[in-house]
Amino acid sequence: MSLALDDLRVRSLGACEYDSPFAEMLSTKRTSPHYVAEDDRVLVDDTVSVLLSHGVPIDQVPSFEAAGPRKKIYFDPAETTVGIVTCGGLCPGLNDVIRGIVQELTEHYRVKRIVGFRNGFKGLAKDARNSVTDLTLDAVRDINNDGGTILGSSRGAQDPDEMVDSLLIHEVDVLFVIGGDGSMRGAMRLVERVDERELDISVVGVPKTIDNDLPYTDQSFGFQTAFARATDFIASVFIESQAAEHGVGIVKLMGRHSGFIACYAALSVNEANFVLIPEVPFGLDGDDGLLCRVENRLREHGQVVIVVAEGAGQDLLECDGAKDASGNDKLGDIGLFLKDRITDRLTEVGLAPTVRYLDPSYAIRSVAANAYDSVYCVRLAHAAVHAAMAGRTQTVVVRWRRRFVHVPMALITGHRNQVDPDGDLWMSVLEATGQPATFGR
Ligand SMILES: Nc1ncnc2c1ncn2[C@@H]1O[C@H](COP(=O)(O)OP(=O)(O)OP(=O)(O)O)[C@@H](O)[C@H]1O
Ligand SMILES: O=P(O)(O)OC[C@H]1O[C@](O)(CO)[C@@H](O)[C@@H]1O
Ligand SMILES: [Mg+2]
Repeated sequence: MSLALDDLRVRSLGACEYDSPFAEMLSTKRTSPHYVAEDDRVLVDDTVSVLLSHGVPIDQVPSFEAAGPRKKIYFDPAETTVGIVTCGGLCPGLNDVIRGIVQELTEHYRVKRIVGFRNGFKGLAKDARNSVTDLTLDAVRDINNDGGTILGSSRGAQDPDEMVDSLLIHEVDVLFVIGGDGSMRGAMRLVERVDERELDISVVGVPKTIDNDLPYTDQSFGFQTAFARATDFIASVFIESQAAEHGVGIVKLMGRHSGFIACYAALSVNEANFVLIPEVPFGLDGDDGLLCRVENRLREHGQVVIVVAEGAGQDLLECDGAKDASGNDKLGDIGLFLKDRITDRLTEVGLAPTVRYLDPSYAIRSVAANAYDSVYCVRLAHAAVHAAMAGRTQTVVVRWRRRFVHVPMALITGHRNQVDPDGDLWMSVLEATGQPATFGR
């Protein structure tokens, strides 16, 4: 996708006139290899030929605004009320982000009040006007030790006007939306209404996705925890299949449209023979189809391990077009389908398989963040707070090539991050599994 510098400009509510609590600390800071000053920018691309292809001076190639504290801020902290909402599916680290935001706003900016809206955007609907909770330091003290979100979450559409009314009733000046692509679309609808009503409310997003399917972010928070947890299940079916005469282990992992968890977890264990992801179609039948390849592998090695992302092979299943409350496609169960088809095939050819099938999806996304993700979450939380207090709106904070930056909200929903079948990650998977680039197609 080709971007121009102007596509990457983030919106501000207005001039920053209040001293930031970080003003003194920032007074001598300049850009260094370890710090990007607030008036510097971070390049989108990092490859020489791509940078040259823009054909413009370096300060005009696409770049992001650096995240971080500003010397001057837009909101007067003493008069500022902040809201937080978590939406969509669970993801490790949600509580860390909530806690990080509350700590930063309380201990440094000393804002007037922080409220949490319960159960996602539902908590901003008209009939949920009492479902706010005060987020104090006490309220968030140990929440990072638990998975899930203390605020609850939900799917399903809400009326954006009602949501803006709720912000006004609770006198919210800044709203943090922690959620995935759908949540960011919801947040943009909210911003439209805020603009139409000429309100002075900042809406800042912290992108969340267990599937790692949001663009302009190195890896989304919670992703590392998720694939690390997934490795336990792959290791289990590996051991089970090893102990059986004709052992087949199958693990289905989350990944609606993007197979990152499957790829990373499989590479981590490095014992999978087939990794099946939505980005790479495969066929079952024929001499080079999956069934024949599984049979051959079993005959040669006595054991097969398959890691399948939930969105893989959907074209092989009958789909009734059902949607969830947010309008996302309800997927067919590729894991159970493969388990049945592989069992039938191997039984037919007399191999009497022992098939172990695990679907640990919710067991993976509901855990607390690991130490790496906790660090990542707290740093995203800090970046989000600094962005909002400086008046940024319709903006999300992400880490891109190790730098924390601001991205216009529309860009994060513009396309999906997916495993590139021509890229080096998939190449590593092919190297590790020994599976062919395509089969049965
Ligand atoms: N196009 C849209 N316009 C307005 N609101 C939306 C839109 N898509 C989703 N939303 C709202 O955003 C919230 C979360 O959306 P969704 O359930 O799709 O999860 P998500 O944020 O994409 O997270 P994930 O995919 O990681 O579970 C829901 O309340 C949903 O109604
Ligand atoms: O069952 P739920 O809660 O709708 O969520 C399932 C989906 O949410 C995700 O975790 C995030 O989009 C997907 O991987 C999965 O398909
Ligand atoms: Mg989504």
